[in-house]
Amino acid sequence: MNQSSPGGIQYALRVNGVSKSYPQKSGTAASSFSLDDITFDLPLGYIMGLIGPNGAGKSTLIRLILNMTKRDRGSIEVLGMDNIAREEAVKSQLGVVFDSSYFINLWTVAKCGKAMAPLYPSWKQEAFQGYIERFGLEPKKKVKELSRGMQMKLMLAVALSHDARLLILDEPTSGLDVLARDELMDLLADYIADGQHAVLFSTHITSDLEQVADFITYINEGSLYYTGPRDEFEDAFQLVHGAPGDLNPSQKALAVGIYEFATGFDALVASEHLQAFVSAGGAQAPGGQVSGSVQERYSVERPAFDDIIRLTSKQTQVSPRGGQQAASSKQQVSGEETQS
Ligand SMILES: Nc1ncnc2c1ncn2[C@@H]1O[C@H](COP(=O)(O)OP(=O)(O)OP(=O)(O)O)[C@@H](O)[C@H]1O
Repeated sequence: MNQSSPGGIQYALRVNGVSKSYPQKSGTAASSFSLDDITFDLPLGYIMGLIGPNGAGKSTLIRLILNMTKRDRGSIEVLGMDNIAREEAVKSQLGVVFDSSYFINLWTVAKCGKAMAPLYPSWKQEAFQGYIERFGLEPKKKVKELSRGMQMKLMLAVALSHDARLLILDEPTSGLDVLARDELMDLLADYIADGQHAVLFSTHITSDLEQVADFITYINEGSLYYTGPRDEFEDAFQLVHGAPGDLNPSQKALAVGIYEFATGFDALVASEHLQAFVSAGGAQAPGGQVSGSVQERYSVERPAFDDIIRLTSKQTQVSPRGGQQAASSKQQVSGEETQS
């Protein structure tokens, strides 16, 4: 199997120009949805966070990778294999953790292992037993008696026991407390450490990704907003807080997104536009004078992922142009960058 690019990078996952449309269902208020021309690469040895607001298309993308939904256009390769043409081989290399259990409720933990074993040629029963012990899962407990977090751990135990090379997690941490989430993050870090495994991890708990993700893919309303190294995504924007009414049209045009409230505003500004944003504010001060320094007028900080999502959403986005420029950061994970 060829999972290398000409640059010698080994890819766990390559998504190229993938599109999928759901037509509007007749007789319902739901509008149509399109996932449009999504392209990104995930090399082996890395964790990629998949983020975006509700309804952005994250689960649709995951379903397309798992061939649970048929794509309209584009290609998807898992470890160099087309995910449709080589579906069987691809599935044996994939481990999947969903936000809710896919096991039969009346099965015991031990039965889940037994039922999964024949599906995977590389199943290791000792590994499964080791994981259920490590995760505190009682072999005789039924799936329906497990908490949400325990069900997630059971799915993870199965995924790790057949040596899946690519782990796909769709909202795995939604039912977990902070200790269990930290444990999962440690486990994922161990999992990719040998350079032969990779993780695609969709979550709304973006602080988890700030801990472990090497790459971020951000989807907004079905379109790719950013894919690339996490630190470049974090560095691409600045979050400016200011007083109520202290925003002029030039600044609004420069910001990617603005949220105004009774006691002030939050503006998401591309890092390269921060100086222009501040200067535009100064030029508009009463009497033509610059009314105070940056420190006095604004507070500027590095935005959290949640701030970026909040301020690039439909409701707060004021300047798609600014957004696109901010995402000069918008790039593919290219061979040379991931090698270093
Ligand atoms: N089978 C389907 N038929 C029609 N529309 C669908 C189908 N599955 C998903 N959609 C629509 O596609 C859009 C994207 O949904 P998706 O579940 O992929 O988003 P998401 O980013 O995972 O959202 P969330 O964070 O809320 O889980 C939504 O508008 C949803 O209603």
